[in-house]
Amino acid sequence: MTRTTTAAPPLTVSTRILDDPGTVLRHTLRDRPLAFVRNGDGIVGIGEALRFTFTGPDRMRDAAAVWRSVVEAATVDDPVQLRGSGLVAFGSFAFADDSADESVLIVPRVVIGRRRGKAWLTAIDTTVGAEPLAFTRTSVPVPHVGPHVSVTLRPGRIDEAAYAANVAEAVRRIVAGGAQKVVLARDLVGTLPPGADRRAVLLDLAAAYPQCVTFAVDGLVGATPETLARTDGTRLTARVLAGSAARGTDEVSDRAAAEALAASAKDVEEHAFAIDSLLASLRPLVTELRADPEPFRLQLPNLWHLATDVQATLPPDTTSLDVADALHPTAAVAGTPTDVAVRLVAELEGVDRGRYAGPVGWMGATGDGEWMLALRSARIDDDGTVRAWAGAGVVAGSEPAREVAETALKFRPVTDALA
Ligand SMILES: C=C(O[C@@H]1C=C(C(=O)O)C=C[C@H]1O)C(=O)O
Repeated sequence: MTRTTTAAPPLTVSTRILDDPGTVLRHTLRDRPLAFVRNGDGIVGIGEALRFTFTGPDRMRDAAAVWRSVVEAATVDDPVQLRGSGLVAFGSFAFADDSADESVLIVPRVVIGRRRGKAWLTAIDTTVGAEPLAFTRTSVPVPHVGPHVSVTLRPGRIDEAAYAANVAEAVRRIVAGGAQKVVLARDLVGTLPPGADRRAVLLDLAAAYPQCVTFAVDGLVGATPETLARTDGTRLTARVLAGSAARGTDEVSDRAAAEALAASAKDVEEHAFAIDSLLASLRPLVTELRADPEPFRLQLPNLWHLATDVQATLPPDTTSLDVADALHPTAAVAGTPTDVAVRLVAELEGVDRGRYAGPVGWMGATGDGEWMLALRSARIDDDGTVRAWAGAGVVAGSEPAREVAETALKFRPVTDALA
């Protein structure tokens, strides 16, 4: 049974060591996958024990409060004690405060996880007075996954011409004063063939982008490189990305592309807005805040990005979702200043982004977890409708045609997986 109430029923949670389950992504459900996997390590969910939905400006705060009550009411038997073992929830939150799309927190019935060569299974029981699992070790058969899924994607509500016009208008507004940076996105749409196994899409994403997080939460799937907030006890890490360039076609042009990116005043400015906004949002919350002094060049299969890693110490009892709430939306996905940029995004795009560019991730009973930005992603509805989004930061020096090309590269994880 799936619940949509905000009352927390008592859960009985048991984690046990699992014999090698193979690729964990194979174990989630073909029609309703739940996944958070990087480099083969991570967790997938099977079924839903609890589902909570949220809307509005307090969606993350409300989810964090609900989670605290779920944890308080749960009995957890977790001798495995690895990141992601024990009680976990997957979550995906809308980009905008006024989004019509629901944000979700889902507690699976079963979790299969893998970390550093160890695997586990967690069973989550909603029956009152349930007993923890009586065994200490288990095994599961590796499920068969359907064939590669191919979808023709066509322009959505914002085609290339409309996007170029939006970028040109954003540049005019920026030059006129007000906003300094605005991140504008466009969409592609298509239809999944009937009977398609959504896990095949996830396997393709994970194979092509192993260093990214391949995620699936309530229909939103993707392979994202950007960590909004990862917590481990009181230790917080984040990775800010802003400033992008196409990979070269050979070693020499590739190195030149990376160097040109690092030397590009426009990209360095775009990056500075993103890291400055993150540090400003973090400062009141944390101590021992440290960031790389200069951005480094992050190499992805489709792009170079300027990247900055950030570390800080959190006060006790601050959950990963509390941090995501404090940070979202960063200037990497909205712009600077935040309020002006968010209004401009809504005005110029004129379409609800849904959960694209919002926090997506997981959280455990201690509040530890990892929230990524849902980029390089598509929403696949139950009826098979696919809507992918990709965006790019616009500053005074942006050129519309280049931003169209950059968004095409950012669509690649999804367009290649669905080719
Ligand atoms: C908005 C997206 O990406 C963001 C924008 C970037 C940029 O403008 O250079 C880089 C990384 C992300 O923070 C996206 O992938 O849709």
